[in-house]
Amino acid sequence: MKIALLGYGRMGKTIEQIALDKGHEIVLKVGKNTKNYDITLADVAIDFSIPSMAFENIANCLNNNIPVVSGTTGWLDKFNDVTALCKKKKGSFIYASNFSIGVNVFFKLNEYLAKIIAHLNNYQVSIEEIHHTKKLDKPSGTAITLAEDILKHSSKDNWSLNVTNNKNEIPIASKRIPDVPGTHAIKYESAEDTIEIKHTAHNRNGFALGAIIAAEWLVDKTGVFTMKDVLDLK
Ligand SMILES: NC(=O)C1=CN([C@@H]2O[C@H](COP(=O)(O)OP(=O)(O)OC[C@H]3O[C@@H](n4cnc5c(N)ncnc54)[C@H](O)[C@@H]3O)[C@@H](O)[C@H]2O)C=CC1
Ligand SMILES: O=C(O)C1=N[C@H](C(=O)O)C[C@H](O)C1
Repeated sequence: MKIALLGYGRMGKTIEQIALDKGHEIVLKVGKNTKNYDITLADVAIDFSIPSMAFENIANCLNNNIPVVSGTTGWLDKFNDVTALCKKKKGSFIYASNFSIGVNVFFKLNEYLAKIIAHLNNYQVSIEEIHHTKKLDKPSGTAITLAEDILKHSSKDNWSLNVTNNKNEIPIASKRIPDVPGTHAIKYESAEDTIEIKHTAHNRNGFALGAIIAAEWLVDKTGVFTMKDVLDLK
């Protein structure tokens, strides 16, 4: 496949390495100083850029009928606009807050645990995410997905960043520590015990490999998809 990389930072570079190893070609590397590029050179685009540019990058692909995979977090206020544009253009789009296969298994585990705990009222749930200090958004997109999946099965009505006195909210603690690729933990605490599940990324290869697998899957599809569709984890 001919791949356009929209964003050539930590993730863009990791994706390039794995894509080349898998026999793909990188035809475009778009960074903040790239002007007037021709996205139609690519079979598929992979966007790991910055929250403020993700919508523009994705819309450019859809307007030019190029399938697009986006892993950029922190832009989801525009998700419905992307969905509408994708439908209008009969395009192909996939977004995941986390493309790693391990995290997608962890998402299933989180939902399963939330379903079980929903019937018990003595546990207090909380989420913790830890990332490197260069991360622009908080909480992480993955922590938001985890919270939203818990909310589907809970009597709580929202999540909140950091400590909350509101018992109807799931608190998410965001920690920033140099060089941490991404750690997420969900804790259920009662007076008697604690149940905790945790995913720790050792490096960025899992995110990058998942995004390439998603791109390979997406090229001959039409519609808006998630990583659950790719991995058949529904
Ligand atoms: N969904 C997932 O599995 C994962 C998502 N991410 C997300 O991916 C994004 C990128 O992460 P990193 O690579 O670590 O960040 P980074 O800061 O290393 O790279 C972002 C790159 O985007 C470039 N950029 C700025 N304006 C641009 C524009 N208009 N078009 C294209 N590129 C532009 C920057 O120059 C920079 O090189 C973040 O939002 C992060 O949260 C990161 C890892 C996994
Ligand atoms: O910025 C990162 O690095 C990561 N961002 C994603 C997120 O916000 O969830 C995924 C991963 O944890 C790494």
